[in-house]
Amino acid sequence: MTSQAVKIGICGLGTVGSGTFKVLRRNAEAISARAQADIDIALVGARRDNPDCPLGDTPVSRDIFAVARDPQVQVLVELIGGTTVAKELVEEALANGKHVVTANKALIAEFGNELFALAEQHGVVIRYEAAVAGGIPIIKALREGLAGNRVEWLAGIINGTGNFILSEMRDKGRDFAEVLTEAQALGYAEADPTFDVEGIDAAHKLVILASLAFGMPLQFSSVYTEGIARVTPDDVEYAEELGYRIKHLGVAKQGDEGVELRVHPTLIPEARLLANVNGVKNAVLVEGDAVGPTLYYGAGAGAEPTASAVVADIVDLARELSAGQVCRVPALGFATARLKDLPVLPMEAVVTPWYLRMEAEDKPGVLSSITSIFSEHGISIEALIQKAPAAGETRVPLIMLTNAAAQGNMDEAVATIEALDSVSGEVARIRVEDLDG
Ligand SMILES: NC(=O)C1=CN([C@@H]2O[C@H](COP(=O)(O)OP(=O)(O)OC[C@H]3O[C@@H](n4cnc5c(N)ncnc54)[C@H](O)[C@@H]3O)[C@@H](O)[C@H]2O)C=CC1
Ligand SMILES: N[C@@H](CC=O)C(=O)O
Ligand code: NA
Repeated sequence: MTSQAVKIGICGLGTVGSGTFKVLRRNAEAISARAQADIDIALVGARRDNPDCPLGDTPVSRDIFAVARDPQVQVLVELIGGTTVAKELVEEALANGKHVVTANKALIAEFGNELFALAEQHGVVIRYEAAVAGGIPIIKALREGLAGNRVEWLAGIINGTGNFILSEMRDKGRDFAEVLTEAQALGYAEADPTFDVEGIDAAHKLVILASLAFGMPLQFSSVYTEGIARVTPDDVEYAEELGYRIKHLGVAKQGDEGVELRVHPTLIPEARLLANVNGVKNAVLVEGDAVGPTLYYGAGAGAEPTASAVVADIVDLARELSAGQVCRVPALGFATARLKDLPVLPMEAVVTPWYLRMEAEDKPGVLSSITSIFSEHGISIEALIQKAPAAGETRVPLIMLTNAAAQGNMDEAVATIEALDSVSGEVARIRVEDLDG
């Protein structure tokens, strides 16, 4: 026992809330030794009991706002998710002088600027380590560990559900929908799993990382967002034949013309570390001018990995509260007044190599008409696979890897190719990145 106790209130007793409760209880001794204070769960706000998480004699309210109003609660831990009630809850807690710990990336990405300002106004802080890459301490790494660097770029697999789905499709040939159902049962997916599948969750996380890395206010609406729903088992297989793996990647890069902010499926050479991050694991590669490349790896979702990050924030706050020094570290790592509104590069100007897949007539002259359209646009073909036609079929899949081309240029070339009678349907496109860790 230590002489002081920091009183917290937990709102939400679902996957992360129950994980947080269990980790705080199980590791109480080490946690209080690290925090230099006991962590006293003064109140839990939960609509209903969670049979997997008996609370013993911990006080419970069915009204989560009771936690924000409880005068003894110093830190409110928001684990309900969403951006409506959660926003009201956090605002009320801040207005009542409580510090906030949250795992809610949607809330931080979309409303972080105003919530951080509100927190500053009330002399309290919001901590959100669990909001990006689950248990990986990537927020702390960017905000504190890499504070001496100009961060040039970062790229990461930052959605556990999506990576779990792509890994199971590739390794076991499993069906997309079936793996998604399993990810939901395991507690990895968002309440609305389209956030995972359509890339919105990764976009929430990427914008947070970019702000921490480059010192810019959060700009969620500027992130180019493409999910994994259109990646087919054929793409996974063809990528493999070409020596690549398909991963859902978030990329943020600082360039002279602006910042790239994009999440999309990506072909990565199979020898790269990021290509070998599988299942629910996440990994973020950060390139700093002083440190060079650094890589952060671990579980990106799930009850206790996420609780690990929530508890780390609670410990940080408890240390500061017991030392009487809260607000030491700015919410986005840079003094708020010195955040810069950096321009975001339009996607048409973003340059990457491309993987392309199309269905074309299997007859002389078709391939050369396609390649000449590319060459008219200054795009060269680096690798090509032409599959044999299926029995009775006259069309064959053509798979290509191109050199680096701006998206705008590729859009024009692809539109011309799609207009050819000898090509049916849309040309599937996936960007390629060769990031060196
Ligand atoms: N599950 C995971 O692996 C991770 C989740 N997160 C984030 O953590 C937060 C919580 O996620 P989960 O625990 O997975 O969700 P969950 O759905 O398992 O738990 C949320 C809990 O909050 C309660 N709740 C929701 N709205 C409420 C309201 N208006 N009033 C009272 N209670 C309410 C629900 O009944 C549920 O018990 C979300 O912001 C999520 O994005 C972050 C990292 C990883
Ligand atoms: N749904 C998210 C949960 C963690 O942030 C994911 O799958 O990564
Ligand atoms: Na984290």
